[in-house]
Amino acid sequence: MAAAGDLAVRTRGLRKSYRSVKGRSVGVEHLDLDVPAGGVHGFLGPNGSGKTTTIRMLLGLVRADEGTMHLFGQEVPRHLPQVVGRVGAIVEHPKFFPTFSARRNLELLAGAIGAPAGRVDAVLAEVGLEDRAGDRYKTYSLGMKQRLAIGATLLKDPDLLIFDEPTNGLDPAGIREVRETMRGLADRGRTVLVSSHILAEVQQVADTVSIIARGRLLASGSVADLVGSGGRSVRVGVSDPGGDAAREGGARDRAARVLEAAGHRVRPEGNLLHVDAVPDPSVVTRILAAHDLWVDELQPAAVDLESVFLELTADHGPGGTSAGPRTDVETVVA
Ligand SMILES: Nc1ncnc2c1ncn2[C@@H]1O[C@H](COP(=O)(O)OP(=O)(O)OP(=O)(O)O)[C@@H](O)[C@H]1O
Repeated sequence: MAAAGDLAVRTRGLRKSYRSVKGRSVGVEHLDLDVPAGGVHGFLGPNGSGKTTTIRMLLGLVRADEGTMHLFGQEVPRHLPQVVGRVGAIVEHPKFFPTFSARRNLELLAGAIGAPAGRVDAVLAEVGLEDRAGDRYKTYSLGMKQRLAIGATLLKDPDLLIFDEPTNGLDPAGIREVRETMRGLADRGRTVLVSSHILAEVQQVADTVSIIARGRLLASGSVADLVGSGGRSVRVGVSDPGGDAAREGGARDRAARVLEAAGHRVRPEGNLLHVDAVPDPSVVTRILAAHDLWVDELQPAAVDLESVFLELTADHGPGGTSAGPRTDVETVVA
């Protein structure tokens, strides 16, 4: 287990509940989070799982009910003033002047927060906006606007960046721009903590992840180790022996029911079925053949974080109602 000082973020027993009409609702429940210094750490979970609440507690915007939090070994919120200069964050949409250029917006912001004016050009370069820095903000694409928002967090040259769902509302090109920007920040030695409810998207950029549901940690570790723990997956196409094209969808749905009844976890992917944690692909073909369903396509599928998440929450219903940490995968943050 890493010491608090080796980690950018460490929480222990973090708990926050909110008053609701039904009494109290859980925001975060005894959360132990370890974010190694350096690299991109994905903080993943479905909507309402407690990601924003956790981030707001780390930044001193919401008070925790219980537990401890450290940023670079400094206990927060008690020592937040000592460490806040090392942290940049986007928690809400930042406001920029629409008719001012990106450079002018950053210059104004640098002045307002006491960052050196000389940082502006370095920041524009770091988020890849140097060629468009003179253009008005309102002419920017959503991806560029979000890169400028990331740039604003870099003015004080922080070591840790915290981004809450930074790709929300972006098109695929914008998502890629933000992903590449985050990767670049980490490759230059910063720590990026990024929350998302889209596991597959963060899988492409994260070095390590923590997966939560209903405020509880389900798994944490390197992406490679977590997806490696999930067994093999396959994609199968099925047809009816009669070859009636109009019934193909029916054949797929029937195959899904048959495989689920045999204890497999299955989800549709286009015309195919994604079958998780298969010991041997022939198992799938045998089960289907025994029910007069013919496999006409069988592809190996990479196990992804979504499969891992579904496996972790499989016994607990959507959102993992009562899921606790799984010790066999919760291994890896060194
Ligand atoms: N200010 C609040 N008052 C009452 N309940 C809240 C408040 N903020 C969050 N919650 C509740 O706490 C739980 C966790 O919410 P939170 O926003 O932290 O989750 P999230 O993982 O960030 O979700 P999303 O991806 O939708 O933002 C949810 O059940 C939510 O309804």
